[in-house]
Amino acid sequence: MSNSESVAITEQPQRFLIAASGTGGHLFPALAVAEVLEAEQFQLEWLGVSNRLETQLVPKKYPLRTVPIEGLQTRIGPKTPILLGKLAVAVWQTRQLLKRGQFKGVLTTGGYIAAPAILAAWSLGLPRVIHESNAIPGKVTRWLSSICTGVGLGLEDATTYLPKDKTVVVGTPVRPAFLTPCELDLPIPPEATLIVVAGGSQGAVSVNKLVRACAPAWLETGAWIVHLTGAQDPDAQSFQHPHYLSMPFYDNMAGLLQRANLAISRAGAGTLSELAIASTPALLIPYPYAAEDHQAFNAAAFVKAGAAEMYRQDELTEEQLKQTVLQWIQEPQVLEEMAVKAYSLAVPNSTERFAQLILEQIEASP
Ligand SMILES: CC(=O)N[C@H]1[C@@H](OP(=O)(O)OP(=O)(O)OC[C@H]2O[C@@H](n3ccc(=O)[nH]c3=O)[C@H](O)[C@@H]2O)O[C@H](CO)[C@@H](O)[C@@H]1O
Repeated sequence: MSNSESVAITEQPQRFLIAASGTGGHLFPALAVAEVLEAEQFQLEWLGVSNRLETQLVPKKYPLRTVPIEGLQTRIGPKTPILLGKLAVAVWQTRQLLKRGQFKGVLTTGGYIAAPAILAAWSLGLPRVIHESNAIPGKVTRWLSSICTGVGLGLEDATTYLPKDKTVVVGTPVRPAFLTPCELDLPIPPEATLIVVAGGSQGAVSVNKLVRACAPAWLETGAWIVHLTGAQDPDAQSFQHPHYLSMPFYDNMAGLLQRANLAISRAGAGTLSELAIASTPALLIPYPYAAEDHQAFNAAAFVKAGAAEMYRQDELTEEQLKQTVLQWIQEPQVLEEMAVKAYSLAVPNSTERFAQLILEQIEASP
């Protein structure tokens, strides 16, 4: 073999497919790991669905391929044949993509996009790694973990539901900005108590309504509020105050949570891992319709550590929310103690640990 031939072979790009779709909770951990894989010289492509959040977050960084897949129902019903047909098409398309691109493997963060990704990689004998960030794994994770070559978990609790020989608890990767001190580009005075309200990547209309009702009493104390309302709240602009900043979505979550004295939040796994690393105490209101109530189980770890209080949405009254927060504003040392406990749950090297798991699977592959 001539020198030029051997150079051509070693310079073949190592391709890798990331299948993550739908919500910030699925996309941001995958984007964090993508940066490490890129630094390892992998050429990345993304598998998603059209009209979901990935179409806004991914194409500026990686080529996005989409497949026509939607939620898989557990109960057999009239829609089942259509859903299975769509799954079959998505598996076939993903398989063609993987074969043509000579990919080294697949990573997914769960949800329904995980099904075609795992099944296609399995059918081709490629390494396939899943990350599950919730305390109770989603349906697809539970169904397909046994045919994955590696399973990374955000929380220890999830091990109960998954094949023990494959699971490794790595924590949930966060965006790199969370790992260094970040400036906040909002005009909040340094001495003011800052309350951040976050309802996950899509916002939480019910929480928004409660918060707006309590906001005047909190603002009266001199506190500031940054309220991330999501894009679906028709009343998002109904409350105005110079110290109340309302936005549908904000990118600099690292700066915001590092500065916040308290977060009022849903209990999505992504946000919880960020609250931990940013050392932010929280009042958690789990999304009541989350599959198998998984947000309440996510929140339980925070409550157990003393980093948060959890309230059920249907039981939490406006008065109770108002008074709980007012009491914390008046006793900042309680929030400071909770902040320390929040950091005790942080896994700062989660991205590296999960990337390592993926690289090991690739190396072990024939
Ligand atoms: C309604 C629902 O079922 N949500 C699920 C969804 O996450 P969902 O995206 O709803 O919630 P997560 O808390 O996991 O993630 C939200 C992400 O969006 C970011 N963000 C949010 C608002 C904003 O203005 N800017 C911003 O960057 C947060 O910092 C975080 O990184 O997947 C998670 C991971 O499987 C689950 O735990 C959640 O239960």
